[in-house]
Amino acid sequence: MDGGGVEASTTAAWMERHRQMYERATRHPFTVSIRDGTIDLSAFKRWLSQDYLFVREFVAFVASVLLKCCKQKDNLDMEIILGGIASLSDELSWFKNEAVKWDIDLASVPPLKSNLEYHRFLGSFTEPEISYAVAVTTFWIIETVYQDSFGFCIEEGNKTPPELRGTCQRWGSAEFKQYCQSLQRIADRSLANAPADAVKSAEEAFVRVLELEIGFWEMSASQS
Ligand SMILES: Cc1ncc(CN)c(N)n1
Repeated sequence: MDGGGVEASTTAAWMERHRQMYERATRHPFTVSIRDGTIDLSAFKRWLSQDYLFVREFVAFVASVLLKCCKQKDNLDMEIILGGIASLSDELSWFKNEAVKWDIDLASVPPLKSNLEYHRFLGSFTEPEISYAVAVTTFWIIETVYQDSFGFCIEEGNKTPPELRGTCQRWGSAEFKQYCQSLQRIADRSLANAPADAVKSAEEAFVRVLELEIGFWEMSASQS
């Protein structure tokens, strides 16, 4: 522990402190409608096309997290973050295959407003002033919102349509959950060694991600 006065699981404490917003991001009517089988397939297709564009920006974001990691004295987390980048390569191929299945021409999809807002947020992490602790915590919560949202769609009692199970499995699998838990441990360790102002910035980024994720689901559901 450093000057930040941070305990072992800062991230868990934030999930509790911002529970309402966390629930709004991870139990949004859009993903709940996947789980209960009432999803509007045109909204699903909108989400798929927009998320492909998001992931392309996300690659650059994760690369900026990796760069900050490599500049740490002990870059213990490098392999996990590098593994994350490698799996984003598979993810982009997965989106392209899904687009063919759903008859979507990805090349003609313009990013919608909430997506562009998220791109701007991700782009700000290339600034060298943003610390590794803030960046890796942001990375963790972005992945966790998807893990929790899609994990719920394949939990017991779901009525998720069979053609959407692959999507839910991609982020809802036990393997992806373990990866998110590794990121959470990294975030907590970094926060425990970070100064108080960085811890404060990381919490602000955590809340901002929840807002942006809610906006992304809303955009997918209604094209706003
Ligand atoms: C909007 C959003 N948030 C998170 C993820 C998970 N990488 C994603 N694919 N898209």
